Amino acid sequence: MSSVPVHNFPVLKNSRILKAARGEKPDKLPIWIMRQAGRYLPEFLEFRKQHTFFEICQTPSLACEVTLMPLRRYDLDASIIFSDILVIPQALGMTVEMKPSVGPVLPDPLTLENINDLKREGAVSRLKYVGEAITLTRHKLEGKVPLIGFSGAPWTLMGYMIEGGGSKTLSKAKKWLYAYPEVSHQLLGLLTDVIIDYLIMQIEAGAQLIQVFDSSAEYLNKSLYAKFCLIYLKKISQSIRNRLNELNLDNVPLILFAKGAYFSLEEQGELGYDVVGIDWTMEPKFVRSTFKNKNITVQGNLDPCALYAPKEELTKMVTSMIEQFGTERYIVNLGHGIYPDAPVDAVQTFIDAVHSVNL
Ligand SMILES: Cc1c2[nH]c(c1CCC(=O)O)Cc1[nH]c(c(CCC(=O)O)c1C)Cc1[nH]c(c(CCC(=O)O)c1C)Cc1[nH]c(c(C)c1CCC(=O)O)C2
Repeated sequence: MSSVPVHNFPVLKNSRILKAARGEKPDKLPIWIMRQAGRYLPEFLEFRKQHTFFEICQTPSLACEVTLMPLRRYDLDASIIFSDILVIPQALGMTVEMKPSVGPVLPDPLTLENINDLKREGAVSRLKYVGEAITLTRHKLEGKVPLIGFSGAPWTLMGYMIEGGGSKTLSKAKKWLYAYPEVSHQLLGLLTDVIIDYLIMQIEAGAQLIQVFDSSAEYLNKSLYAKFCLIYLKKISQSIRNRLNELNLDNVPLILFAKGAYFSLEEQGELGYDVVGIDWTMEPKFVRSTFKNKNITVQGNLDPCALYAPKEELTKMVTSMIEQFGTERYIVNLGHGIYPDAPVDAVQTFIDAVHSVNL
């Protein structure tokens, strides 16, 4: 293993999210927004006219520029590196296209016949551009806010790889879990190992928090989630802690967002993640009582559609959400990614409502 690089990054000026993740008291509640560097921003849409999606992801200066866009507009408390969860299947040798108004398409999905063609060897070095974008962005942020790195979770990546894109049911990928459990475990194990190396690379490059997106958790149930997801999610957090320790690197807060996995909420608090992301369907009080005495910070969970409400209504909903969650160990966010037609002014209203709460 190569030695850890020394970066001399600018001093961090806003550590609200790091404090909340560690269970310390910040001066204000931290807020960031899932998919904050996305298609609801007019400047992003303008940028996209000149560059393809993966060109932006793969060119550190472009990825850095887009990462900074929401920070120039809003008083957010974190940035998240511009990339996509599907860069992993790409690095494993699969073709991934981003089709306008369709989303991601993998024209040659994974089958029992081609699974051994996945190129595990060198996969993480083919993702070096993400590390370079992270390092550049840490410098360009000038310490304004922390930078979050991320990955898709094994099951969510498996879903896209087998379905060949988004799916309403994930029935092809779920078929594997029931019909070919051994091959499924082999695939999930491979993805887990790549994810661990990839996230360590991001942390070495300068990521200050990590979020694991299990966006397709909602298609499973308690027993499938226990058998095919929880063990791998736990391995990811444990291996990251162990590797950081070996490398003499500071611990980095880990966030798990398992969308729709209400059936395993309690278990999510036992996987070694500091923060559990809560989707918009969950009751704050239920979440808090489930995690009672567990030292878990919660993140969420405003319905992304609440941003369409009139300003006063939105402010009331945000205030009420904060009252219900309480202000301790809390990071404010939406309960899933922001939609492309979200009004840009509503995002400002959301942030103002959060920052106006006295702690
Ligand atoms: C499931 C998933 C994907 N990608 C991601 C997830 C997990 C989060 C979630 O559950 O929403 C994660 C992601 N994708 C993107 C980011 C960037 C950072 C950020 O601002 O949050 C992040 C964190 C950029 C993106 N990823 C994508 C875009 C839009 C593509 C374009 O510009 O044409 C952006 C800005 C494309 C993408 N990528 C993916 C889908 C389903 C789509 C199409 C739908 C959409 O556009 O939101 C896969």
